[in-house]
Amino acid sequence: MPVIDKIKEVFHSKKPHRSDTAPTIPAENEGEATPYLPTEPVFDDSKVIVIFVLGGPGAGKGTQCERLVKDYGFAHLSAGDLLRAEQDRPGSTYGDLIKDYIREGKIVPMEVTVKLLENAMRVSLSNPPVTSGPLAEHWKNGKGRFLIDGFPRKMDQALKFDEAVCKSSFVLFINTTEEVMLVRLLERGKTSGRADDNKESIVKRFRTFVETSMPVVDYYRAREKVVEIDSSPPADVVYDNVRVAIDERLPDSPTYLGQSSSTTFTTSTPIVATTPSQSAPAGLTHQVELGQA
Ligand SMILES: Nc1ncnc2c1ncn2[C@@H]1O[C@H](COP(=O)(O)OP(=O)(O)OP(=O)(O)O)[C@@H](O)[C@H]1O
Ligand SMILES: O=c1ccn([C@@H]2O[C@H](COP(=O)(O)O)[C@@H](O)[C@H]2O)c(=O)[nH]1
Repeated sequence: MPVIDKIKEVFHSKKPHRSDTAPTIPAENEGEATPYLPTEPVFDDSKVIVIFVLGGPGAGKGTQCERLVKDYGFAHLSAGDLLRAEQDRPGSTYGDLIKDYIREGKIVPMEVTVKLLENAMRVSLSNPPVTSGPLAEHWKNGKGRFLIDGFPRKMDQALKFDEAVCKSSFVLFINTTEEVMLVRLLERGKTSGRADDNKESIVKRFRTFVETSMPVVDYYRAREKVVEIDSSPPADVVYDNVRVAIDERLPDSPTYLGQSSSTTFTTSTPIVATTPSQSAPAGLTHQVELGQA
C-alpha cells in the first residue's frame, strides 16, 4: 500500500488514547511511526501567538519573515523548509513522498506537515530563540511567538492546525502578481538549488496556489483575520507596511520601542485570542519520527 494511504488509513481509523506515556499508533512496519494529531490544541493560545504568513510562491514571505524575526523575536517556521529537511533526513519514512509532492507543486498530506510544525514549535518553546534583551520577555513562562510561513496551504491543514496544535491569531497575506513572482523565482532558481524553482514546477505551484491555497486566504478573510500587504515594491518598502500591520495586531506592541523607528504605532484591535485554552497534557507530548531535533 502506498505510504500515504497507510498514513490516512491509520490516522482516520484508529482513535489513539491519551495517557502519561506518549501514545503510539501501530505501524505496519516496525520502527515506522505515523503522525498522530490530537483533537485539542497542544499549545495554549493565551501564551503562544501564531501568525500564518501566506502568499504565492516567491511573493516574498521568507524575506519579510527574516526581518520580523530580528525586530520582534519571532521564531520563524517555514513549512517548506521543514518538509525539505524531513525529505533529506536519512531514514525518513516520508522522504520520497515529500520529494514527489514538492516537485509537482502539490500539497503534502497535512498529517505530515502539521506534525512537523508541532514538533518544531515544541523545540522552540523549550529552547527559546531569544534569551536576552527585551524580546526575551516574549519567550518566558511558557510564552512564545511564531511566524508560520507558507502554511496552511489547504483547508484541511488550516482546520487541523487550529484544532490540534494552536489557534492562530491572524494571517499576514504577502501578495503580488504571478508575473512578479515568476521573475523572482527564476532569479532565485539560479542559486537556490531548489528542485521546484524551475519554470515547469513554478507553473504547477501557481496553479496549486490559486486552486487550493487561495480558499484558505478567503476563509480567514471572511473571518476578518487577514492583513494583506502588497509585496510588489522593494523589500524595504514592503517591510515598513508589514511592521505597521503587525504593530496594530500584536497585543503588546510596539515590541521594539527603544530601537530607532519613525513608524507611528497603534495598539488597536488586537485579534489575538485571549481566552485561555487547555495547556498541553503530558500525554500529548508525543513525538513521532518526523523532524526530531
Ligand atoms: N520585495 C521584493 N522585491 C524584490 N525581490 C524580492 C522581494 N521580496 C523578495 N524578493 C526576492 O524574491 C525571491 C523570493 O522571495 P522569498 O524567498 O522571500 O519568497 P517566498 O514567498 O518565501 O517564496 P517560496 O514560497 O517559494 O518559498 C528571493 O530571491 C528574494 O530575495
Ligand atoms: O504546508 C505546506 C507547505 C509547503 N508544501 C510543499 O512545499 C513546497 C515548497 O514550499 P515553499 O513554501 O515554497 O518553500 C510547496 O510547493 C509544496 O509542495 C506543502 O506541501 N505543504
